[in-house]
Amino acid sequence: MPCMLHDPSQKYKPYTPLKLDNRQWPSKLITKPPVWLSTDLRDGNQALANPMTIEQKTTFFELLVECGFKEIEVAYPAASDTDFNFVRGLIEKKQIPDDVWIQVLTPAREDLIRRTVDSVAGCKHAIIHMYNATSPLFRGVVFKNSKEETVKLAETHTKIVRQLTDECTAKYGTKFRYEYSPETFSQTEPEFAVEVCDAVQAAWGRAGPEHLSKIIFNLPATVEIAPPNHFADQVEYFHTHISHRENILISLHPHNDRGTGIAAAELGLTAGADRVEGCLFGNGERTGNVDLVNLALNQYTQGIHPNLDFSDLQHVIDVVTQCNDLPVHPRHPYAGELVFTAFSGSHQDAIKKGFEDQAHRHALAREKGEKEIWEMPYLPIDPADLGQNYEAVIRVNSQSGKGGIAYLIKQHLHLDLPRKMQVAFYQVVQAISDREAREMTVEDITTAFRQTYRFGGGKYEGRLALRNFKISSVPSADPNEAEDIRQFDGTVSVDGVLRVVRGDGSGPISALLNALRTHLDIDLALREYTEHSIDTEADLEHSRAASYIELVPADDRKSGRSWWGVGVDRDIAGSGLRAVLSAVNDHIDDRALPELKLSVGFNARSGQSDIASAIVNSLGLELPRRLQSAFFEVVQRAARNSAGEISYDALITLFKETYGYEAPEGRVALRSFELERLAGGGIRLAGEFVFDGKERRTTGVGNGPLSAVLACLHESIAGTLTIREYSEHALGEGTEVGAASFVELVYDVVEDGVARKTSGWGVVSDTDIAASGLHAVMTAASRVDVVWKPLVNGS
Ligand SMILES: CC(=O)SCCNC(=O)CCNC(=O)[C@H](O)C(C)(C)COP(=O)(O)OP(=O)(O)OC[C@H]1O[C@@H](n2cnc3c(N)ncnc32)[C@H](O)[C@@H]1OP(=O)(O)O
Ligand SMILES: CC(C)C(=O)C(=O)O
Repeated sequence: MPCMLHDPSQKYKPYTPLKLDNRQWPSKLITKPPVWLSTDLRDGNQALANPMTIEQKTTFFELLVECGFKEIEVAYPAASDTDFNFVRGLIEKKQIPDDVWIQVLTPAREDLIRRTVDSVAGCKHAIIHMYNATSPLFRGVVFKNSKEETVKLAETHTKIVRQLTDECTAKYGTKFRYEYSPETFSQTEPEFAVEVCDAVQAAWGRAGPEHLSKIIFNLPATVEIAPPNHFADQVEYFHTHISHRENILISLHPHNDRGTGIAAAELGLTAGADRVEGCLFGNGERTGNVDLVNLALNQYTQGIHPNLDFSDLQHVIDVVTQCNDLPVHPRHPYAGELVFTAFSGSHQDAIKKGFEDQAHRHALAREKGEKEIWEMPYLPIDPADLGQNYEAVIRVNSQSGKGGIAYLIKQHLHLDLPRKMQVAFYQVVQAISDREAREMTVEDITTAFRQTYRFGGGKYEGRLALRNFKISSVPSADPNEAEDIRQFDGTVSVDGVLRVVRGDGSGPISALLNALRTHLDIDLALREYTEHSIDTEADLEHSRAASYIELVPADDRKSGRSWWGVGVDRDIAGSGLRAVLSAVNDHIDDRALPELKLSVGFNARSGQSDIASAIVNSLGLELPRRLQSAFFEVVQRAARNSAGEISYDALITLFKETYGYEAPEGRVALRSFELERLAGGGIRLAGEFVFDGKERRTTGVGNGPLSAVLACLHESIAGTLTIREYSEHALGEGTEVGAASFVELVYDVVEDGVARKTSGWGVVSDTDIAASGLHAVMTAASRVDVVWKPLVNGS
């Protein structure tokens, strides 16, 4: 079996170094783009197992024009009818834009040159490209020509090209330029390449310094046989030795046999070349021509616009791969599907930090009107410039770290996890990734996040979910405590059952933790809390707050075990409270929680809220705290009269009777009303009232509907009615939504010379929010034993 030689020098000889004194190219930089020529439709096409059809070539040609190529080698017209007809089609169907030069290749053979020139007859602009190999190997083996014969071949056929193109111009007006390639230049003695080209220049006889009159000498590394510095030496030698350099465009045509085609082109440009021929994504003979996308984007990342547009690189890839039937390697520079992807932890971490830092840096630069320079660890180009989005940048497998996962969560859920939470969630993802031994998609990660932290509602909702809450600030009972305490009153769904819970603390979070301890035996303490706003630039008004919370066992605050939670809400307190429940959900897992019990009198706090829980579950009413206390007393009295026990049904009935909820009209009722907004501010209410069964139409004015209705009542009721507390909440959902209103009225009256002060609650629900408030006032007024003014009694 053949194998690699122990001593390859027995078989292969090294390239012969060029002795170039005082070479200049090593200290030169590329400062402008070269003239580009795409040879996809010729050198690329001739290297395909199935050369392109005319349709495919046409599609490819249109793509090249779209990308901005002004010189396109479209065919080797003498090779086949397909190539010849393709060129004719472009010309006859006027598919060539006026500023684009098509180029056609021919060997130095008269019959083939004639066919080639015929192919472009009638075209506006064409470059005839003739070649013959000049290296010793080709002279000796392929052509069996001496040096002189080689020069003669090139010279003679250049004259033929000159003559035929002159005739064509005279006949059809086609403007011609001429390109000559000493094929196998990189294997040719440098002085001989110059000698041949000088002879060709003389034979062509009409090169001038104007760009379009220059003769193009194309220097192919037909086979790349040496490192790129050697090629650069060869180019610099040619550049400094060719006659009439000012009349010449030096073009490069690197192939990639050693994998250094790009380097050869770049060094060749620093060595004096003006033009580069190549193919998109490096198609071409053997290992390919130099990749023009790669070269152009290399320049772009140096701040030089290449004059080629790859803003929608995926479209370019799609067209090229469809025409060539060759894939683009996933690691191909700029174009591969994995080149903007980081799997490994340290890369992801650096990219995440890079994006954060850059956002900050760019904001400052914008303010100062400075350049927003791209400086990103591991990413030499902004994927967005090529029409790629950042979603592909970070992908997660078992090699990934917390940084990348946190980046994806930030990109997709807009959550900027605190470092310790990143570590916690990383362990969750690692466990899944290890278990499943596969790459985790963005969806896998966001789903794992939602499930772990019960984030996002719907199917991700945890066993505990916050339905409603109120935070109030009240003075501390401790006279030495200057700070107010915070009271949490809320409705929490616990395993689907609504529970009214309440707690006190130094802030909303500790008040909720206190409530959970009291009502649900969940004894946790806060260890870490952070928050940030989530605002989309387009919608600053609707920014939301995200809070992150770490909870630990209250009796072991240094515990190694902790639970993280996240909450998002329009309201910052709300986001913190949701974050608490998120962490608590993780903590309780599937542990049983104390059930709702109606143990009236057992514990003042739990008794009140358990009763309130019964009301919210049965009637949907979320009683304000003072009403909870008031009803609790009512229930206690009733329980005393029935051996300390009261059934659930009896409790609901008791509530309805006590507050006239869903009951017929009481002593004071409002049959109908109209509200009118007054020009000078305020509201006028005109209503049909019923007072102890007697109808009466009254009008009253107030700041709002409630004060207006009180003004109406004061027309007929002696003494003063004042509203001590009013609250309301939505009831029901969707189109069925209504309102529940709770009113506590205080009634002061002097009756038979004796002052009396009573208070009463009214609770009403209605589909109309104004009506529910007004009827709640009526219900409350019916419960304070009002005294009518004489007018009413007498009427
Ligand atoms: C490095 C490059 O990519 S060069 C471009 C290569 N592309 C192609 O070859 C694709 C198109 N080629 C073809 O279709 C055919 O080769 C044709 C139509 C051009 C010629 O076909 P044929 O006449 O059958 O010749 P063939 O393909 O065998 O070519 C070999 C002959 O051309 C000669 N020849 C090769 N290159 C050249 C040249 N640049 N100038 C003059 N003669 C040449 C060879 O010396 C040989 O001559 P010989 O028959 O006298 O020994
Ligand atoms: C015809 C020449 C330019 C060529 O394709 C090569 O040398 O690779």
